[in-house]
Amino acid sequence: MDMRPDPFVPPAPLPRTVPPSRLEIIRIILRNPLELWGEPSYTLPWIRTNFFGQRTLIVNDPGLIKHVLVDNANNYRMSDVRQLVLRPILRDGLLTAEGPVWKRSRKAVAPIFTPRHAQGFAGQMLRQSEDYARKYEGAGEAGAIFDISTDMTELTFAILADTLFSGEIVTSSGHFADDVNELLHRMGRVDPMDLMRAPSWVPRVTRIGGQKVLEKFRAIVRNTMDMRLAKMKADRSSAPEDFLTLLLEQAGPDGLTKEEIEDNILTFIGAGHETTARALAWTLYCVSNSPHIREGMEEEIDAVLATGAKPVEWLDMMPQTRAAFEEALRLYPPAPSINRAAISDDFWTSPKGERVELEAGVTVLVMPWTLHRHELHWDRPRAYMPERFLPENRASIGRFQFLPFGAGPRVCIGATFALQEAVIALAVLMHRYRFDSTDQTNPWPVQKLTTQPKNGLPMRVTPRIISTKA
Ligand code: HEM
Repeated sequence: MDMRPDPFVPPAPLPRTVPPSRLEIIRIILRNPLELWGEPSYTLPWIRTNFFGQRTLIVNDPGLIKHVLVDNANNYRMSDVRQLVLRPILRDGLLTAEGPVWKRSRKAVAPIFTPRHAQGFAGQMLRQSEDYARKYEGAGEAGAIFDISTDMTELTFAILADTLFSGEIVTSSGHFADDVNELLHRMGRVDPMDLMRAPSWVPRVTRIGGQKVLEKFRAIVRNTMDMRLAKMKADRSSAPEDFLTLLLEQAGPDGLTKEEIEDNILTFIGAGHETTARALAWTLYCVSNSPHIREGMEEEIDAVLATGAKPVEWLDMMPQTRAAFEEALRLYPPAPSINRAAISDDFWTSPKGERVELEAGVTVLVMPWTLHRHELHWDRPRAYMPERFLPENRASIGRFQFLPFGAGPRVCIGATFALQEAVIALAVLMHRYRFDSTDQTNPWPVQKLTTQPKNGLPMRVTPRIISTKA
């Protein structure tokens, strides 16, 4: 008999049983697109639909996903809605660049994200996590309530700012984190005009004022780049070995232009901290409701830390901690949809011989949100069960049914960085503290730029008494 306690089933919208009207669809998209999807999206391999006059294919079949994202990736470009929102901010950064510019940039940026460099950042990840954890010391023995959602964003931002600029930022306000927040929340929204596919010169009321914030922000980045370039010119060895130095070294005809370096810095800021922060916060929340999992992680973390292993080794040495994070990535993928549009007519044939047409212009929605909760792929899809991701079970998860970082040529370039960062942050935090849900902890997943908890994540943080068995 299985004696394990029932797994925790964290909050999420139930699949819709009745399709919403057009007006309701607009309302839902503005409020929370995660609430849009009906039962077929969680049970069928693909669905053909029409979305505001736009032919759309919702794809949850791993073979068809592989076809679109990998095997015939050249025939698919980024979908319009995402580009309308993000391109004005990130321009030719890696996330929003297309065609030959993307190809050249990806080649230039790839060396910065090799495992060697990501591992080189482990020290900063540890230092920033330890510094941040001090915040909870002040709460005393009885602990106190903190909004873990905001805290994780602050922590991952501190890590990013350290690995990106080593703290050498030129900002007149002295509050770079506030500048970033303002930019992301003012600019990074889908406006009804985007859904109607209005041309880009039609003003978006939800983003008015954003342009000014963006200009201010870009000026900070430019000044920071100039300061570093001057330092590198005076004495290369005096410049820190961070993303900024590594990016500036990619300047040149086969590499990046100065504008593209600026665009990529904005891209790393936009793509590189809130995503990880969300998943960290959801992990702490799910774990706090799964006592046996938390105990297993605490034992694992304490044991590894007791060996004195370097932080760069922790990811491999902490399979339970990694699994807890990956299971949170499954249930609350920070990037809940990866959308493409077909450039020319294409088709795919399933192993059973069904032919799926992918005609030029069709929007293809690959949605980690529905894919990761799909009845065809997962046992108890809505339950938080990190054991799925333990090394001994991992082989049963297909490559194209779990896509928190996407797949194919445009797979997330920061995936290794994010996983290492997450395990180091969780280890530091959970070694010292316990994070508990309270009566006030009622998160509801909402899709904004990332999958974030509406109502925040107020949790009680108390110091742990660590038993020293050794
Ligand atoms: C848990 C954390 C993260 C998640 C869930 C995530 C998710 C994703 C996804 C799904 C994509 C593919 C989008 C598509 O194909 O349309 C992507 C691309 C990208 N990510 Fe991440 N990401 C994370 C962390 C990071 C970090 C830490 C960085 C940088 C420091 C980063 C930088 C990028 C960039 C530059 C791209 C564009 C790659 C390209 O198109 O060539 N991400 N990310």
